[in-house]
Amino acid sequence: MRYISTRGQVPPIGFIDAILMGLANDGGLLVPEHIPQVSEETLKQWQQLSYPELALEIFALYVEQEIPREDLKKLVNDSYSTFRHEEVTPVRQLDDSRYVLELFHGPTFAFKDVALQFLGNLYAYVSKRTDSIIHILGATSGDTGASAIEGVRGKDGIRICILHPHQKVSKVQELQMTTVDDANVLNLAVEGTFDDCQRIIKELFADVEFKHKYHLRAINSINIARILAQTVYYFYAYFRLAEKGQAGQVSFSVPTGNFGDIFAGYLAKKMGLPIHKLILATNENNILARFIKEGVYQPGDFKGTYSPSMDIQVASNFERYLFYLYGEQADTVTSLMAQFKAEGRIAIVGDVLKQVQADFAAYSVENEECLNTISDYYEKYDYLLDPHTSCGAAASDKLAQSGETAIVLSTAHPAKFDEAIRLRGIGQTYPEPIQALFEKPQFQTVVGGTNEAIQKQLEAFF
Ligand SMILES: N[C@@H](CCOP(=O)(O)O)C(=O)O
Repeated sequence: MRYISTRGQVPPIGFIDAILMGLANDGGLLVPEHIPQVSEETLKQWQQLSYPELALEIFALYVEQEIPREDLKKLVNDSYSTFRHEEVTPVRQLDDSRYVLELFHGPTFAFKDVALQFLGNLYAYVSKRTDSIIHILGATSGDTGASAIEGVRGKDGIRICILHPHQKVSKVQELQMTTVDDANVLNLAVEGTFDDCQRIIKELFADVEFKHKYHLRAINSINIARILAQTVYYFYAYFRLAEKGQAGQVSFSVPTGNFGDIFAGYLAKKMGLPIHKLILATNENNILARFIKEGVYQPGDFKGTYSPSMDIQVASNFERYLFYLYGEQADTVTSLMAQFKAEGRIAIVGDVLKQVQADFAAYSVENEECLNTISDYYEKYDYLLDPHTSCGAAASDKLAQSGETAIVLSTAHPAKFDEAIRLRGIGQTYPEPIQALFEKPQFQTVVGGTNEAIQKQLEAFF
């Protein structure tokens, strides 16, 4: 398996090079040269597998011979042994047709752990095997940063710098990142929004000379390893429903800001997983929902919401979707992205828009509706949703037809977002690792949101 760029200017490269390259050197995103097809027969066999066994089979399709199977198996087992639930990503049934796929049983209580604990171990493995220097640079709206730090803290040969928007993440998210005192971790609290953080790191990665000089590696979902790892839980959840004989028409509702999680579902469907509908849920930062409904991709005004991890305007994985939407035509993607840079918008109509609407349904959830859904599910099912999952649940309630089986991806544990949940008078006890954070000192540097300010910090740290 080789990897190519959505903008077509990078010669095909192997899996390890793709991981190390992160953002493609031509400014595009890396995708597999072809999408492996999984037959019905294979799906039947995979249904019997445990989560790590399934992950191994799926990764093997994308890694092929580059990492010996025994090594890959160890990487997978090590990555999921830190999860608190034996199933890794269990599926909870709420009623006859509603399910929640709990993705928050990893070390930092968010779905990011599923891919990032693996990527952390993979980086350590690659660093040792290829003698590569791993200097990770990432941007976070709260969850990715904590999980990436946890995945590599204290690891030899690896350093990590994470940018988060100052005072725009939840208290627990901030503590998870900034109470880590390992010398290989640097937290920069950027004066600006997540979009500023993401734009800065993308521009630094696009400066190929700077990227090579400082050996910059990506942990955001611009890194294709993230997407591949996230496809696994779609398969896993589908199989749990198939066991119950309920896999006839399964839709997934996915809260998303950066389009990574739902793109993983799109890839799983393209591999052959019979997903009925992919429902995209946004908060009031609803550029993606507007695109799907109206065909216009154009950032709006930033809004601080109860689901801060999705307070994102420009979704970095959107370009991967455009690549497939336009029949893998790198030239078309290149000119659309150039148009977006120049004019700040992309507009599509006709059959292309129809295709988008066949691929996804979308719903954007207002702040009040997010809280109402938390209260409703708590009363009706005695189940506490975090505000991101609540957006997914609200979208599913709106868009899944009655009787249709819908799985909501639960992206985080409610304890990470107690500020919002308390507004509805619902009390919760923090899990012990989260409670313990409140006693620890914090380490972070507040910086201005300019490339120069960040570059200066990186030059001193790396
Ligand atoms: N919601 C994310 C934003 C970064 O997304 P990623 O898919 O690039 O990791 C976060 O919590 O940081």
